Amino acid sequence: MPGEAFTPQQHAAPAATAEAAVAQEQQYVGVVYARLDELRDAYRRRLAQVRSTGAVGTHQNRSERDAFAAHYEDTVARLEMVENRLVFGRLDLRASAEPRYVGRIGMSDAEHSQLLVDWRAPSAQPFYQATAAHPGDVVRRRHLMTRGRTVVGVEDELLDAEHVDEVGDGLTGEGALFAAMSAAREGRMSDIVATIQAEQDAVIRSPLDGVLVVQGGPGTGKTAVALHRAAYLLYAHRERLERSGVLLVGPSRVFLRYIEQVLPSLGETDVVATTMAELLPGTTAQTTDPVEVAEVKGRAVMARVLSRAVRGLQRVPDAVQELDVEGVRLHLRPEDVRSAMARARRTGLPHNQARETFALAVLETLVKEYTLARGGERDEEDRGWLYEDVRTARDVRRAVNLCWMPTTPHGLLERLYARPDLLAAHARGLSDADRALLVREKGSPWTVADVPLLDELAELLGPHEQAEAARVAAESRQRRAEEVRFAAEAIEAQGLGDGLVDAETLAARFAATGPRLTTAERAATDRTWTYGHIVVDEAQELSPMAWRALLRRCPSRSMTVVGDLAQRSGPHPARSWSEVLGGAADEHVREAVLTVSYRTPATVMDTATTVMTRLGAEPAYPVRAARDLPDALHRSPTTVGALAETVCDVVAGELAALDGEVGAGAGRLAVIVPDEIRAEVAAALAGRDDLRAATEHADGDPLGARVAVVSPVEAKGLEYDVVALVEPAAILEPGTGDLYVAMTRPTRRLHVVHAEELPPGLEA
Ligand SMILES: Nc1ncnc2c1ncn2[C@@H]1O[C@H](COP(=O)(O)OP(=O)(O)OP(=O)(O)O)[C@@H](O)[C@H]1O
Repeated sequence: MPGEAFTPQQHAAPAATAEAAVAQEQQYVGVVYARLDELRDAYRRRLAQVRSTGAVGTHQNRSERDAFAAHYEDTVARLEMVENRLVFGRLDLRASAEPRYVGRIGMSDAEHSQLLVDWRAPSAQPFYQATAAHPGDVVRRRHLMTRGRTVVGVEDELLDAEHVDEVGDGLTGEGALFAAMSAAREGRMSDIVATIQAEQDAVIRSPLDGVLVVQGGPGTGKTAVALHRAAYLLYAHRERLERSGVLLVGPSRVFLRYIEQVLPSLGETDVVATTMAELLPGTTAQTTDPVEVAEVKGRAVMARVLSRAVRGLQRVPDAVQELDVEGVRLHLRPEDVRSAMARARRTGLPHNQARETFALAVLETLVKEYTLARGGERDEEDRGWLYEDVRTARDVRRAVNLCWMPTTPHGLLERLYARPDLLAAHARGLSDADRALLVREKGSPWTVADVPLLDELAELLGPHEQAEAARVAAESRQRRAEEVRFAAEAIEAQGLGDGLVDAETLAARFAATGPRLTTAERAATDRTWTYGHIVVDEAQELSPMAWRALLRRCPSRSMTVVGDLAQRSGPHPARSWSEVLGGAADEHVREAVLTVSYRTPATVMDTATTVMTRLGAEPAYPVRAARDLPDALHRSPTTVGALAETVCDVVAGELAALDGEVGAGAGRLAVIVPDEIRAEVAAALAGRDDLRAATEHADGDPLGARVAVVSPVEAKGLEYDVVALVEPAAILEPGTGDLYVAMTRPTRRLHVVHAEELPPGLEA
């Protein structure tokens, strides 16, 4: 049975009244769906019409056609995606005879009367926020439960005692919430739009500006809230964010797959989702470093190391250099190099770009000497030849390169790792032992912890082929200006000046030739793209260097950062966000805390908290579980020799139990296992005839199979109906965070299988 109530004044209603209410709501819901169908048809027709004009006409005509086609395609797609639970709430208001219906999107009928309020609109807020103590204008809040287009139930909360007798429905505000919490997991996260709780709503609607850090224990809805906040911000600040884009950073590709349906179900598809491993376009980190190596690479001091290494590419020779130009001996003096260097640095440009200024200044000096040696210049043409002689001379090119070496981020970082002497020269902030951890051969694959370092270097170095980049940029600026002009004319001509689309947005469509590119797609391929908002999930896994890479992408500092310090992997539990993200994290930060776990039964949640406390890692934000379930925690002791077999038996038993609880073949189970025995456990599961079907692909696809075999790190952010936790003492070895994560993944049951002694607090 559910635990504490969230909302006041729940009323049981006679069945007949409830039936009447369902019938009444069915009628309204039918009208809303009919309108949805009408809108879909209308937009499909418009799309067909635009497409039927064919690929004829001027470039401008074609661009306009493509832009309208794109706009209609988006709208059709959006309307398709909101089918499920389109209408889920109703507010009865003191000041109005008409109820207000709340749903996934806003909708009006053909006469422009509002049928449905978008859940993100200010007028929908009371649906999430009103309480009996602070009812505002709300008399009654009704949750509508639907299956497909059919209303299967309603539940009411009365926020005004006067209306008690009028309301015949006896459903509780918790009903929809607990139904969502108890539903069998399907391997993908769903939205929570119908049951967002007040403390979550306050975070979702928090203002756009500044860095909002949202913390809370496992299962408090941090991920759900972060995603709904992204959808809310896109709604409330569409003009600003649609153009600049929203970036969502998650801990892994699997995690991004796990959450990928949430934003589309809220009608938002234009968010760039990435991981730190893929943040830098063109580089994919294929592996991770050992924890102690990643820790050194992530330290803030690495920024200084890299900046010194770049500075080290700018070298003043000790003595005068003699250079041969067409048989003439020229002299490059240290003081000339120094002054050219000062000039180049004054530009403030990145290294590769400032090199042009440096080279020009050196050439100026050398050309003067060369001209004198060649008896002076007679005319402009002469001067040109003399200059070209010097510029193209092999000695001169070599000398300029030696003094100001152009390079790529990858080339420089590879050199630093492969040459301990070079690293030692620049890494004064690191100890000998730290530096030894960084050494590795050239050609080694890039790791996740390398990505922020490469990104930092890309910033310090700038593009290598500077001239080419400048040309492309100038061309694209010019093209863009033309496109915006076309778009403005198109809007005028098509009478679209009703705020549906503006010239910049339309021009963004024009900009895409070939396959059309959305803001998100363009942003994802451009390292220097700056986003209007960044959402970071599982942020406790970031490092100060990773944080710098993210800040660089968001100069407006509009960010939502969600995480739980107690769930951090590795041997160094963090006590504050500035420890994880570096001192810069203190800037513009405001914090919010979520306190209720909607995932894990109280018995399991409380045990996890006890274990952490007994291990000296008491979570800073204790969590109250929303409900408990009977028999939520089991222990199966065994021997080392029989461990894998016991795991198989436990899995078989739990699957049979799940069949009974949520339906044959439904629900998900994870075997969370330490790396050392993973292969053995996976092989044992695969070898059991009775488990074969359920465990196919178990080891490799944590979302696809009914049974998944995962490490605690892989399980981060995910959830399962049942978790078989194998050998917790071994999971504890790298640090407490992974055990805390592993214990808090189940929505129904935690079944511990162990041969070793259990960690304190987990014993029976
Ligand atoms: N208001 C809500 N209504 C229904 N379900 C909810 C609500 N809030 C959270 N949940 C559910 O609770 C579960 C946990 O949510 P979520 O993954 O967002 O938590 P989290 O804080 O990110 O957890 P963790 O830190 O362990 O990764 C999800 O299944 C989510 O759908």
